[in-house]
Amino acid sequence: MSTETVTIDSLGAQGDGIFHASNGPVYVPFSLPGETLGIARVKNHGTIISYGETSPDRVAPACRHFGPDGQGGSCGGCSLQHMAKPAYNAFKRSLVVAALKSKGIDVAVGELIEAQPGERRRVVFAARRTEKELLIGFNQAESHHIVAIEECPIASPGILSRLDALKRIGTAIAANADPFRMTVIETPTGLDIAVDGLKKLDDRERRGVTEVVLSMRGIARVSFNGEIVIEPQKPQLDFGGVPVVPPPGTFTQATVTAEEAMARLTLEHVGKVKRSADLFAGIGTFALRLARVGQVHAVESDDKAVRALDHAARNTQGLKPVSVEKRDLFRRPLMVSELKVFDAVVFDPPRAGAEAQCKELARSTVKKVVAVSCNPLSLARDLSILTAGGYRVTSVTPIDQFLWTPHVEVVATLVKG
Ligand SMILES: C[S@@+](CC[C@H](N)C(=O)[O-])C[C@H]1O[C@@H](n2cnc3c(N)ncnc32)[C@H](O)[C@@H]1O
Repeated sequence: MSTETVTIDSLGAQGDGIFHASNGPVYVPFSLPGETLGIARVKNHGTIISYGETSPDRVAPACRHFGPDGQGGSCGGCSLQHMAKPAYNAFKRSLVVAALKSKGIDVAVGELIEAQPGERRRVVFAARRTEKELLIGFNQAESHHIVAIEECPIASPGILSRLDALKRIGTAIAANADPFRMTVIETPTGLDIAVDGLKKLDDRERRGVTEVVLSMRGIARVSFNGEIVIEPQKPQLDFGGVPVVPPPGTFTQATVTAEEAMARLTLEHVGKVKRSADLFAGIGTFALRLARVGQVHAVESDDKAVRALDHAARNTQGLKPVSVEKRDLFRRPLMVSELKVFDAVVFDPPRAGAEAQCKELARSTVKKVVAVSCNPLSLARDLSILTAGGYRVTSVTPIDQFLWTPHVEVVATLVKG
């Protein structure tokens, strides 16, 4: 390890400051362009040890656990709390601009739809039982060390106010000191808590969790490795007035604000159509909203999600017909011949994107396409496939769902003809 004084040149895609040393870039977390800092360097990683000249864009972090000098350890959950909002928004938008540019896609990128503190209704906590207590928090960056949190400005008050309840449930579940995850979704009927990462749940622990949950209010369900342990209330989400019971541990958008922004942009672009397809549909975030307008075919690889979507559609009045299909769209994308019945297609794949599906879409006659993405790089590749097939990108909107992280969601709309 060596110590030195450096001036930060730029920001990397993960939000770390970069200075260019003679032997290549050095990444300095929690630093900003133009800052002169004392760092301790190991290879290409620098840790701030003193602040010289700081940036006018530097602000005090919102949370005591943040930064290289966070009290009680440096929580790896957030990496950008030290950046003033205008610079932070510009940075996130720039990730989308750069990704599109890298694929030669020259379109205007809209302003970032902002995230606010306290909005996260889904939080994935790291947890581990110690002799004294249950640690619950987030892993330190690039480490298995859990920084136990006492506050968390990103989480919804409904989750944060139940930290003690989460600790009691985690304590009842963990028979040993192995680390595990607690994915917590705040739903209108109570918290939905999905535990995974531990091998098994013995009868004793099962009884313990049941007892603990029955002694408290506000917990809808606890599941373990995808199986329900106790469910005093069915957790329930609402997609534009359609109630859906999410299967244990299922994907949901992490904030209502981002979900509603994505849904609004999607519905506005699709407009009044007879038949649309929602690909990588999950539990129906978009499909069930689209079904207020026209018939929808929803395709998704996760069996439990498909069944939850189907159940919600069948039990809601006033929707146009919804058909569902369990299908692996990476291996078996909807083919051109299958796509010809749709006026619009929405796709919202995992980080890898939807390359195979886009190759089919590119050859199709579908008029309107909405691409929803959590990865600007795979989105740029997918859009380049679609534009090569004759589609025109009509809007690109970056959306902040993971406040103070370098993750950014995007909704892109396209037309053909
Ligand atoms: C980013 S989520 C979006 C889900 C949904 N659109 C939403 O907004 O809640 C991606 C979805 O793609 C599904 N998925 C992952 N791989 C898939 C594949 N190969 N074929 C079909 N669906 C897949 C996941 O199960 C997940 O539900």
